[in-house]
Amino acid sequence: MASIVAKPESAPEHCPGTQSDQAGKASACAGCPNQQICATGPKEPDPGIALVKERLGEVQNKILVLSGKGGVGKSTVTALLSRALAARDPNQNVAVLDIDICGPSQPRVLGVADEQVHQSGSGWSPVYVDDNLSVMSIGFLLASPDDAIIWRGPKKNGMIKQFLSEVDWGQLDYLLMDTPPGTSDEHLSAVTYLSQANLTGAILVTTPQEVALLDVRKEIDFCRKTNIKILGVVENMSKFICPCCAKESEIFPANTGGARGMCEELDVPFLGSLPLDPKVTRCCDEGKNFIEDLPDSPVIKALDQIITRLQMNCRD
Ligand SMILES: Nc1ncnc2c1ncn2[C@@H]1O[C@H](COP(=O)(O)OP(=O)(O)OP(=O)(O)O)[C@@H](O)[C@H]1O
Repeated sequence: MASIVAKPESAPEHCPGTQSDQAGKASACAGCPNQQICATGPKEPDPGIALVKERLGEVQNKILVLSGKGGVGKSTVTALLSRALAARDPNQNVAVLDIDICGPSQPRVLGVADEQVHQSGSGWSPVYVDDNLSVMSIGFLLASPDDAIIWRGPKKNGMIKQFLSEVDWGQLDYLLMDTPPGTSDEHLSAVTYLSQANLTGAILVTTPQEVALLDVRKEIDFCRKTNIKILGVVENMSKFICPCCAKESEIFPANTGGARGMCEELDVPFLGSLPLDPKVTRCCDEGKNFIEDLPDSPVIKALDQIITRLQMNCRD
């Protein structure tokens, strides 16, 4: 795993990280008050990395859900996958960790927005959506859902370290981590703290139009640079299926072959496409269980194939 580390609060914009070989030596370090300390100080690994490894020891599959663009449905896909994985096998334990610090949406989508997390001797207890589905999110720690979180990188880094090292998940088959769009502080923190925890890989979510595909290419590059296995790409909202007449329309025409074409070109697994179903949007807004409420939705049917491929790629 590439060495990517957190930045101190006073770091310049392009700080290479306090434990990088370039610490204190890169051109971005010129004028930084920590330059001398970084250039000469010992490079001890963050003790949080070992804590995360220990805490996640009983989590079999640790999966990051990434997207290049915002609004492509990454949180929805994370929630759909977690519900579907949990529904597939009641003996399988699934959890969602929402590390979208500034825009947490899992508490609402999973229908537990009014719950609170509790602290016990063994750490934070996640909120249970079902017997075998739990979730942890900064959304549970806010006094009001309207509160804005305006944090710089180091504070987000600290929160992610806490989430990864202090939540008492128990034994889990799948931990899906919902991230913000792009490759920002949250991603770097997560990759750093998971560097010894045997991260299974990443699922990339995109929509078919070219602007979204351009950004997902950057996510692929991010995964390759940080040695994260790409479990596959999900193309979301690929088609609109009319709830009245079931006619299919392409609302985001895939001029260059869509996500499937991109996956073939870049030799990345394609997990499948999910159509846009307005009933799913409503279910998510209301925090309902779409698997139970919408068994005939084309989204739920497409999800089944995606999960089968995902489980196969997790095992490979
Ligand atoms: N397949 C789908 N069918 C219907 N609605 C969908 C589908 N996928 C996503 N949506 C809707 O699209 C909107 C955006 O989805 P979502 O919040 O999951 O995007 P996101 O990529 O996580 O956004 P952000 O970048 O802000 O975190 C939501 O209203 C969601 O309900």
